[in-house]
Amino acid sequence: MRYKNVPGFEHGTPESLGVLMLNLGTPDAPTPTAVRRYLGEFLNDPRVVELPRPIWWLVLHGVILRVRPSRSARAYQSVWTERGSPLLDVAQRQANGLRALLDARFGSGVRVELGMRYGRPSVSEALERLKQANVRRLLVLPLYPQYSATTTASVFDAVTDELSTWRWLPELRFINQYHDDPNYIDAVAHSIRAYWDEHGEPERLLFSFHGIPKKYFMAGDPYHCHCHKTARMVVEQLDLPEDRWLVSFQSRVGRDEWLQPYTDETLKLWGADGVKQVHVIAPGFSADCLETLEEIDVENREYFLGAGGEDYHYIPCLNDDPRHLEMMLGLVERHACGWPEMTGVAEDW
Ligand SMILES: C=CC1=C(C)c2cc3[nH]c(cc4nc(cc5[nH]c(cc1n2)c(C)c5CCC(=O)O)C(CCC(=O)O)=C4C)c(C)c3C=C
Ligand SMILES: [Fe+2]
Ligand SMILES: [Fe+2]
Repeated sequence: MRYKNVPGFEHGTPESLGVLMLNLGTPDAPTPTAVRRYLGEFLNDPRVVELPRPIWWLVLHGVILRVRPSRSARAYQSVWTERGSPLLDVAQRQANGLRALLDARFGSGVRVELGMRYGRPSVSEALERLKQANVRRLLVLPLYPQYSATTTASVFDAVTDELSTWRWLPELRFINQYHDDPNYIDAVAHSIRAYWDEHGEPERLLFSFHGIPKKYFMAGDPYHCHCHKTARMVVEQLDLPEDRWLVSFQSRVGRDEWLQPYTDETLKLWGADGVKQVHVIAPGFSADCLETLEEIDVENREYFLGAGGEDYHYIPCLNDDPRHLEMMLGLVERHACGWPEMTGVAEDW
C-alpha cells in the first residue's frame, strides 16, 4: 500500500482534536556518536542551511560532522541531568502541563502529543499516536514564539511530509508565531519582574535571541522584526528606559554574517565599557537548552566577567511556568475556535 492506512477503523469511534507540540530536538545522549547523528539530521535540513546540496554535503560530512560532535558533546555533558537533555525534559513537562489544562477545560476530547523536529520523539511517531487516537482535527503548535523559516517552516515541512504519506488526512491548522501575543509578553515581563524582586534590578538587561544568517533576513525572513517587537513590548510593560536594554543575537555558526549585534561581542564590549551588572534573558527559547544553560549562563558569563563586568545573571526561560502553560492554552483555544463541536469537547469550543 502506498499510503498509511487506518487499520481496523470502526464506525462510531469517537473523534478527537489533536494538539501537536513541537520543538527543535536534542541528541539522545551527550556522546559524540549521538551528537553526530543529531547534527547530521539537523544540518542536513535545507531550511537550516540554504547552500547548494552537493557542496554542503561535502562540507557537512567532510568537515563539520568530523569536528563538531566531540566539542558539542562536551558542552551537552555539562548541562545533561539525570532526566536527560534539558530541552526534552522541559518539553515533556510542558506537554504534561498543557494536557492537564486542556483535560480540565474540555475533557478527554483533546489529545496532546510532543514531537521533535530532529531526533526523538519524532514528528512521525507523535503523529502516529494522534492517528491512533482518531484525531480528525489537528492543531500544530511549534514552540517558537518568533517565526523563522529555519525553525517554524522546517516544522511545517516535517508535518506535511509525514501527512503526505497518510490516506485519511485530518483537518489541519498551524500556529505560525506568537511573538506579540499579550499573554506571552505578560509571562516574559512577569518572569523578569519576579527575578528582579529577588535579585534586584540590573544596570542593563540584554535580550539574547538565537541568530540566523543575515542573508535570510535580507531575503524576507521576518524573524529579526519579531524578536525586536517581542523585546519592545516587554520593556514597555517593564517601563524600562532605552539606555538600559538591548536586543542581541547568539549561537552563530560558520563564517557568514548573522544578525547583529552578537551577544558575546556585546557582553565583552559592555564589560570593557565599565558596565558592572547585566541580566540576560532569552525569550526566543521556550525551554532552557544547551544554548541558554551553557552558551548564555556559562560561556557568555565568562566573556562579561573577563572583560571587567562584576555581576552577571541569566533569567531562566518560561519552561513549565504556569503563565506559560496558560498562554499555550489560550493559543489552542483561539486557534481551534470555530472548528465544529466534537464529542467530549465543551459547548463553547
Ligand atoms: C547552522 C545553522 C543554524 C541555524 C540557522 C539555527 C537556527 C535556530 N536554532 C534555534 C534553536 C536552537 N538551536 C539549538 C542548537 C543548535 N543550533 C545550531 C545551528 C543553527 N541553528 C546547532 C549546530 C546547534 C547544536 C548545538 C551545537 O552544536 O552548538 C538549540 C538547542 C538544542 C539542544 O539540544 O539543547 C535550540 C533550542 C532557533 C530558535 C533558531 C532560529 C531562529
Ligand atoms: Fe540553533
Ligand atoms: Fe551554541
